[in-house]
Amino acid sequence: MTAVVRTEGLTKFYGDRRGLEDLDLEIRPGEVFGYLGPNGAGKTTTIRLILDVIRPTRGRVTVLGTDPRDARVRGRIGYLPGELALEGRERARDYLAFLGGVRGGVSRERIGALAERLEADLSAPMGRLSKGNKQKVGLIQAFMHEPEFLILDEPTSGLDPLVQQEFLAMVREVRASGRTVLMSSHVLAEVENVSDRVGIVRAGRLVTVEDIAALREKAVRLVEFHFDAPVPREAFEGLAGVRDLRVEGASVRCTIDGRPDALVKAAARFTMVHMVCAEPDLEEIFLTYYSEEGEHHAGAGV
Ligand SMILES: Nc1ncnc2c1ncn2[C@@H]1O[C@H](COP(=O)(O)OP(=O)(O)OP(=O)(O)O)[C@@H](O)[C@H]1O
Repeated sequence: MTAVVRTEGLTKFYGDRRGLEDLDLEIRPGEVFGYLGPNGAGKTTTIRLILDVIRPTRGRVTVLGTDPRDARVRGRIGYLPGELALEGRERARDYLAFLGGVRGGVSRERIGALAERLEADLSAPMGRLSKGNKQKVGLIQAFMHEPEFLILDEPTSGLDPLVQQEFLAMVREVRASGRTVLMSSHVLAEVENVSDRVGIVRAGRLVTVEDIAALREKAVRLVEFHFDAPVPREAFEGLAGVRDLRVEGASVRCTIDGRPDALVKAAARFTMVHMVCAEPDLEEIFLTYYSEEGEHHAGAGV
């Protein structure tokens, strides 16, 4: 199966400033790939290289099996830029109808249906639209021609939570139809519910690529048990994956790193009246990767 994106040693320097270095990445057909990193990590640089907006300093990239310099490949991609320049007096509705025409004819009904889902205002002059409405217009133009591959740079910025949910539903529909999505963000929570795999980039380098399930298994969870009578601390000490153990009378609190199996079996020996298990905090994993990478490259000026 041909990769939707394949990069080998992909590198971009802006003068002597590193944008991206030695990126080896494969995005597979039909997946939603979350691309995560803090501001300045190299996400937009990667996307611009994929779209041939900028050219690599060295390395290679192919998109949908083709060199991105081949202009025909662009028509198969839907793209939401991170910074949208929608200005002037033209109404968003007319702008989208024009783009729809250029892209082989997108009906006004389809544009209207997407606008309704996202609660977008298409009647005002574009220069007067709020940030959120501009973002919605950007999303409509990326989705409307049903491209094979969607590249969305920080797609949820400026959207309120309900509209974000609708947007995520649209992304799931794209995946269900066998198409592919690359979605960048600096907030893990934004992509964790919809991504199949996540790549984490920092300071121009890819730190890791993980299945979302593996990432969750690495997640640190806070667990609390309350029993009907005091329990001995020894029963919970030294268990695999258990950290920050606190035993106070009939209550046990700890964090669990990885599988909770040993802890659950230890707890099952007592009579439990209540338990709490917090959702995995993926923000923490994100930070773990950053600090590991920081240590790894300590002294290397990264
Ligand atoms: N046109 C440019 N000229 C010089 N340096 C640039 C240019 N574009 C990006 N950079 C630098 O390259 C690095 C990567 O930037 P990039 O925009 O790719 O990051 P990002 O992960 O998309 O960040 P953000 O989340 O802030 O958009 C940063 O250090 C940035 O300052």
